[in-house]
Amino acid sequence: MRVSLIQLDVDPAESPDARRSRAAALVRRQHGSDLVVLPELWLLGGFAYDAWSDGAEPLDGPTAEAMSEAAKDAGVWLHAGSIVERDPDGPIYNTSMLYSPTGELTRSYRKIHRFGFDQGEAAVMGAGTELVTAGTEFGTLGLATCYDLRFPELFRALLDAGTEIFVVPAAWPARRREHWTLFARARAVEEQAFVLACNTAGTHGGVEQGGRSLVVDPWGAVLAEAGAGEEVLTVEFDPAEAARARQEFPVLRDRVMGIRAPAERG
Ligand SMILES: NC(=O)CCC(=O)C(=O)O
Repeated sequence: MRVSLIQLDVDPAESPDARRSRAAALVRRQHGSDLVVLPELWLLGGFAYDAWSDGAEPLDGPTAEAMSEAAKDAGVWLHAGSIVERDPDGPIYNTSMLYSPTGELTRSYRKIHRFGFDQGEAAVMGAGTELVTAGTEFGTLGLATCYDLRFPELFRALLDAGTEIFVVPAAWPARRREHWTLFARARAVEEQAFVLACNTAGTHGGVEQGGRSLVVDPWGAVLAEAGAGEEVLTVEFDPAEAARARQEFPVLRDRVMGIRAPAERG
């Protein structure tokens, strides 16, 4: 399986329309890959809260349309990162979208854990409530977004739903870059799964982004890692390695369910 992570530079000097066209052109250039991944909120910026309300779009808006066309033209599965989704009956959401090689929107995932500790995303966006996996010819993909990486219980639930390859778009800041790499590797080792973690480059909303997108195998080995700037990271791996790792080192069989705190002594 050949995957390409597009670590896009999100620069406020570039208009969203220009960035949308540039991202679509970059996706088209990945013809020959099986799966292409874009980062979180690459159109408006993961920390550009002020732009979100006006720039929000529905799941059949201009970004969705451009991504569907690009996936079809390139003939690839496309995880198009996330957009600020406008739900006509509700709040805005941080929603990622997965397109098939025929350009069909097969899955969308509303980010469950919102970042900001009651501010920023956590204050202005609604929280997703549903786990999302997608069956492909390469195995089952499990979708998570950025801050979700800090919550192992989400990844365990996605594992239980069949995930072999986690796809994690992000807008992860440079100042916590060590956490990014650590969590991507930890989730891969814990769940004995591949992790495809695609970050942004550049500075948006005044927050310098960490780049360093990475692909990790089920043993925790980093197969490829980007630098800090815009870059397309392409790597090939055998997705059957997740099943092999689970068989060879069957730690998941030793899970003990329902562990509880001891009852209080009277
Ligand atoms: N966009 C995000 O979810 C940022 C997460 C982050 O900065 C962190 O977890 O640290």
